[in-house]
Amino acid sequence: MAFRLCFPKINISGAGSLAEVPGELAARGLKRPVIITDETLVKFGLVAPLLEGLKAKGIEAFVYDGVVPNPTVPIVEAAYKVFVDNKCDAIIGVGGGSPIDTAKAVRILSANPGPITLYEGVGKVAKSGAFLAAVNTTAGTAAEVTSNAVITDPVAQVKMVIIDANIIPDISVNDSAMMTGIPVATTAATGMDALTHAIEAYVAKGAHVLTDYAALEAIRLISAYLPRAVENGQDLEAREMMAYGQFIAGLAFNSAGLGLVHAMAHQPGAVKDLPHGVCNAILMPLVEEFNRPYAVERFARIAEAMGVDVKGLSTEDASKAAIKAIRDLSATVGIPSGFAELGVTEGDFPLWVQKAQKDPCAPGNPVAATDEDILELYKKAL
Ligand SMILES: NC(=O)c1ccc[n+]([C@@H]2O[C@H](COP(=O)([O-])OP(=O)(O)OC[C@H]3O[C@@H](n4cnc5c(N)ncnc54)[C@H](O)[C@@H]3O)[C@@H](O)[C@H]2O)c1
Ligand SMILES: CCCCCCO
Ligand SMILES: [Fe+2]
Ligand SMILES: [Zn+2]
Repeated sequence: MAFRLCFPKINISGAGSLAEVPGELAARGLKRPVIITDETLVKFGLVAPLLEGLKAKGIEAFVYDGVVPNPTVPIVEAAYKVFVDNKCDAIIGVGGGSPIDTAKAVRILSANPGPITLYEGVGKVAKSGAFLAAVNTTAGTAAEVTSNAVITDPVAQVKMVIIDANIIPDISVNDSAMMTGIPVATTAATGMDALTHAIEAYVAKGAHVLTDYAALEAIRLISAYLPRAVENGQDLEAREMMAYGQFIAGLAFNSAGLGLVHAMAHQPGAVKDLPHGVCNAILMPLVEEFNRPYAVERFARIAEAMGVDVKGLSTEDASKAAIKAIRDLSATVGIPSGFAELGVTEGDFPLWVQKAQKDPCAPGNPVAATDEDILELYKKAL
């Protein structure tokens, strides 16, 4: 069966990469970009250098900084209004997955009729739309390289997943110097999201030799450097390696797909507005223990990539050591151990089970889960 490996044409990374963006727009004759970001990024002074660089090239930029975590349909509409009202000709997303997904959604609307809810699901975006540069500042969702955008529909109370190669950014930027100020809890949550992407991609039904190497290397980098980045946010090497780890995890999952961790994690993200990476991290050890018997050899390799000494261990024991390594890493970086302390109750679960079964990430799981399986997993995650 044919395998599609999709990612941006140009990917710029390394400390100071942000300075490359104005030249990329000038080279294309683009004059009026909208910058889609959030107030924290502006407050941290992370957008100002971009504005100065664009101005020096005679480019007038317009800023929408109203994005919040788990962005919603109304936020997409407000950002799109800035694009239209100012006759913009390009889009620059600056931030984590939330501003970048909002920027992708605005790009969809720049060339396809609204509302954005029309594009939930796979392959519904006919035209790619305005030029999009994605400047990523967390490590991370890898939204800067993927075909996906996750937008919450507050009416249906679901995180819509839009999947289409037409929304892959034209340029991705990973400037680790922009990441030193990420708060500890966000560093931990986004790092565990990246680990989830790598592990889910490595055991997914869609796993492929063209993505396995990326998934394993991402697991190795994130396992080695996330504790350092959480310990000391100013550790530039750790920030840089985390940026690379999350990036290559994105290359893997964008083509290999994800699984039940994401399908289940999207529900508390949508309904309780919980951080995406926290939801993934709480569910990951439980779901991967559910998956482990169906991918024993792969979990043994995951254990090795996470730094477990598997010498002398049977493949079965090494695979079990992977689950323990995931749990230990989550605890080390301070992720809450369960949903109960985050305001989730058993009453939430029946609806979440139904929505998780319909989530586009679910079919990628190495083994199909029944409604009862999912309910049990949610209960264990309390
Ligand atoms: N498109 C995809 O492929 C994909 C994949 C996974 C998750 N997502 C989505 O991405 C969203 C989560 O994105 P995220 O985890 O990157 O977090 P985020 O973009 O929601 O940001 C979280 C918080 O960190 C702050 N922040 C971000 N960068 C910072 C920096 N450099 N310094 C200081 N503060 C900073 C933000 O202001 C915000 O308050 C969710 O909606 C999730 O569903 C998308
Ligand atoms: C199958 C890709 C879906 C990506 C959503 C990540 O939260
Ligand atoms: Fe996700
Ligand atoms: Zn994710």
